[in-house]
Amino acid sequence: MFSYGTVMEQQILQMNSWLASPPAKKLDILNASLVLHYGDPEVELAWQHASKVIDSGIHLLVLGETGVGKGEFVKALHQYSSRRHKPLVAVNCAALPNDLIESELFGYAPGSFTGAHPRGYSGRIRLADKGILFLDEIGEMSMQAQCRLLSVLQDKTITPLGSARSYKVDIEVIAATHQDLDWLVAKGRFRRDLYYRLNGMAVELPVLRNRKDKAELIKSIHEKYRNHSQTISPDLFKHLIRYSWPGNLRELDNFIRVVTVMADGNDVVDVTHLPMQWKRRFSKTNDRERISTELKATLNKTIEDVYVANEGNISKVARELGVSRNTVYRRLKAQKVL
Ligand SMILES: Nc1ncnc2c1ncn2[C@@H]1O[C@H](COP(=O)(O)OP(=O)(O)OP(=O)(O)O)[C@@H](O)[C@H]1O
Repeated sequence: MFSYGTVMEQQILQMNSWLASPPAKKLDILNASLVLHYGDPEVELAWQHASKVIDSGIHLLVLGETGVGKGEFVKALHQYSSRRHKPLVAVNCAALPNDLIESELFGYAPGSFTGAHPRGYSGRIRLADKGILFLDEIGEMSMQAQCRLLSVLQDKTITPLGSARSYKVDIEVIAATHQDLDWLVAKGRFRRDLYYRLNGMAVELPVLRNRKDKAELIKSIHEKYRNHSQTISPDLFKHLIRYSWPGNLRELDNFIRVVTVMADGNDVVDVTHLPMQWKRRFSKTNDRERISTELKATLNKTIEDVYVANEGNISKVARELGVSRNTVYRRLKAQKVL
């Protein structure tokens, strides 16, 4: 059983602390994209596209796995936009229970339901008036709330629950999700009309393991947490570059914060400072890499042997091994057999 006041207060506290925390690096309005990346081409492209449409009234959709930095990206966009002196109001649709999301977003009149605040509540959309409304985890929004949101976006007016009054609102909307909205639409779990309206333009942020600026990100996050000129040992650095970071930047940030505390007072953080769980994770990555290298070497050797046995007939090799001719050709070429 939810207590409306408690959940709402928690949400607002969370939102305030999220908004108060500075973006990843000090923001220079002209070079806002520099807070987000250190030369990664995919983030740069996403920034170029998003910063072009931010003041145009076109709704922006920010896609990407959890923890890739969608929230930080939106903060930087807000700072870059003409609305930077007006509020950026974030709503995490996944964190709000379905029965509260409508009152939280659209507000309510005094006494409109049991447990409501006696003075009513203006709702996050009106709090975002003249500014930017950031709808995080939009894929989690209930169908009913989606329906009301669509009408707000179309009419630019809002009617709080239980109220006969409507209010005009002027908001830019940025939505974000780690889910596949096309799939949700196909399954009937997300309204097609709302999807098209929110998806004026979509940008996608890459997962950390594919980022070209991983080394610079590691260094800059470490600089944020270290309290003297501490460095990261080359051995540990190698593990950090190789690890797949399924939790993306959030996981990397947490990891560096923990390991910096563990190595407090040392000039160099190295693998000896790692908590046990991290030693295990890094050693699993090493095992996987070793097995994958061994498998590739065995496959190459087998293809070469069968190629010789079949007197250079690639089609026969492919048939015998059950792989495509292309694979045989590519592997032989890579080994300079061809
Ligand atoms: N550009 C960046 N440089 C350094 N750290 C970053 C950057 N972007 C994000 N982070 C770190 O990653 C954490 C998660 O970022 P953020 O909340 O923006 O991700 P998200 O993609 O919105 O996650 P979710 O999908 O779970 O909401 C941040 O709190 C911050 O510590």
